[in-house]
Amino acid sequence: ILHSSADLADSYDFIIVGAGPGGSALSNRLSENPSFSVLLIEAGGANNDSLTINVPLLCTKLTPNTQWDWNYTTTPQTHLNNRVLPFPRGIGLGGTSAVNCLVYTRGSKQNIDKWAELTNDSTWGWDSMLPYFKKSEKFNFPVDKHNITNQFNPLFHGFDGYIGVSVPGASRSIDSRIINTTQLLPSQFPFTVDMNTGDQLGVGWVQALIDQGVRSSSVAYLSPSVLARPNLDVLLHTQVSRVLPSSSGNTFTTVEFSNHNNSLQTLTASKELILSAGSIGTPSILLHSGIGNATTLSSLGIPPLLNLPSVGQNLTDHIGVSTTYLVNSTLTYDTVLRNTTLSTHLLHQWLTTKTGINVDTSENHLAFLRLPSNSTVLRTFGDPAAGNETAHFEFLFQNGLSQFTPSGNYLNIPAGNVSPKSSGSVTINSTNPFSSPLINPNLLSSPVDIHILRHAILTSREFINSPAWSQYILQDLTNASSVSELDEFIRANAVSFFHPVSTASMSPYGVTEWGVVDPDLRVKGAKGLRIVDASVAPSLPAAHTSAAVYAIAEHGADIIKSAYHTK
Ligand SMILES: Cc1cc2nc3c(=O)[nH]c(=O)nc-3n(C[C@H](O)[C@H](O)[C@H](O)COP(=O)(O)OP(=O)(O)OC[C@H]3O[C@@H](n4cnc5c(N)ncnc54)[C@H](O)[C@@H]3O)c2cc1C
Repeated sequence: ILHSSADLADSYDFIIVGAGPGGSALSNRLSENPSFSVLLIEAGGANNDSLTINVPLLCTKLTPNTQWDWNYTTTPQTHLNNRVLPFPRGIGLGGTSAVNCLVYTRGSKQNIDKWAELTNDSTWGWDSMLPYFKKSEKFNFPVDKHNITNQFNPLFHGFDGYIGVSVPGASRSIDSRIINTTQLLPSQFPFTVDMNTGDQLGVGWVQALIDQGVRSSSVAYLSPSVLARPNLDVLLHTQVSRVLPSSSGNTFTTVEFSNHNNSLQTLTASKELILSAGSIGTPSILLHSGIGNATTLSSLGIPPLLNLPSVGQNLTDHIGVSTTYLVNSTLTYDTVLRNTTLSTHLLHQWLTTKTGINVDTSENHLAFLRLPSNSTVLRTFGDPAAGNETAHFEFLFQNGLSQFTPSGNYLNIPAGNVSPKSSGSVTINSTNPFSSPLINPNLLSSPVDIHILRHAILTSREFINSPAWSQYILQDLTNASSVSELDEFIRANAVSFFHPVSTASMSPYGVTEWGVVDPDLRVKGAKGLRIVDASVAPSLPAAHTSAAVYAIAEHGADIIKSAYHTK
């Protein structure tokens, strides 16, 4: 790990920008080949030994507006009462995987097959990607050592990859009510053993990015033994401003950066430059470099070098809103947050034995569900999901709120629209590469999306109206029942679910009308420049996105290795 650019080697074969899931996994896999030299550049620091990062249950304290966050906000969201929303992105080793909420979901088979369809390349489809999902994964058994026979399907998991994935290691008092609901209402809320088999629908145990009770971020790919490789350097505190063309024109292997906010320097990769700065960082770097919509760039005063109008466009993100219920129990996280002695004890338990409630993320169960097939919403608007086995919405079942409240105990059910039709953009309005981009996910801009969220809220009420919850729910705190009240509740409270993708999307070879990279992840019209991160996903899976980014990076590493006839 290098802190100063003065310690850099004279040259590297590959320079990778950004140490999130895309960049960390790729740096590891490329440096497996001792004949390749690799430099990974990261804007932030090492994030070492931070309790808030490492303790899974503290994930909600990591953003927004912290030292671990780029602290972006959206532009005013027209369809959300013009609210400006936080739009967290992680900075430092691990990128956003160091600050996310750890849920491990791959989406449906149909979601990933859609990538093959959109790229016209079967290697991006489910059958070919499943081995990459598994290759990245190190499934581990929960710390409380309970029997998990009916909680995951081992056939669909990897056990010797890097990223820790596990099922909950501590029980919660609502667990049995959730499972009971699936037994009482099996046709509406079927239990599913494993949501990561390609068949995602149902209610089941959460799988989370946790290794023996500790957060597993993409830093798992940069373990001490990997960092000890002589052919891998990681330069921290270094923000990339632009990629620069060679004098001959369309070869972009030179990176321009500032180390510790010092004056700009450049370094040229002898083979390739790879952007892994994420769905916001990557298009920002490209736009500032003159790669994007030539007309818009010219009007800003940035000389256009490569006309790729899709750069920064198609930003697709999930939107969600929570419904909260006052409950007749003290066995929720609210009680812990109100009791300093108890919280200190539980943190001490985590520190000393890696057991107790802190070993898990915010929920033990989640659900992926669809609108009924005869729904008028689907008839009116068409089906925005990737297919008939792909969820429209998801629920996370949280046993309490994650922030302190002076009284009461709660059940909180964030509901997300996971197959949104809306999309927006990331653009720039300054020639200063260090200025914040304009992030406009344009949430709810497509009318079908609010119908899905409204249906999700009503469905969550049906869930807790099951006899499994009798005597438990005291009050629904969402004071909205008519369509207009529900819509107003959504517009006033919904937020991004933090899963932006597709801002530098893949499109088929030879297609110039849309897309930024080809199915080999090479920037169209450029030489020596690839992108490996969430921005290249051609569409948004009905899933929390990091699992897909690890799989993209694993596949990308094989593509790059084979381009140099090596493994
Ligand atoms: C609050 C929150 C909760 C989430 N919850 C989940 C979840 O539960 N499960 C899940 O799977 N996903 C979740 N996600 C999403 C997930 O973390 C991302 O999809 C994933 O991390 C994207 O990986 P990436 O490599 O594309 O980008 P990132 O992880 O964002 O990594 C990009 C890296 O590039 C660096 N970088 C950017 N610009 C520059 C530059 N100019 N110079 C140098 N370095 C730069 C950044 O600092 C960062 O380290 C969540 C996200 C957020 C914000």
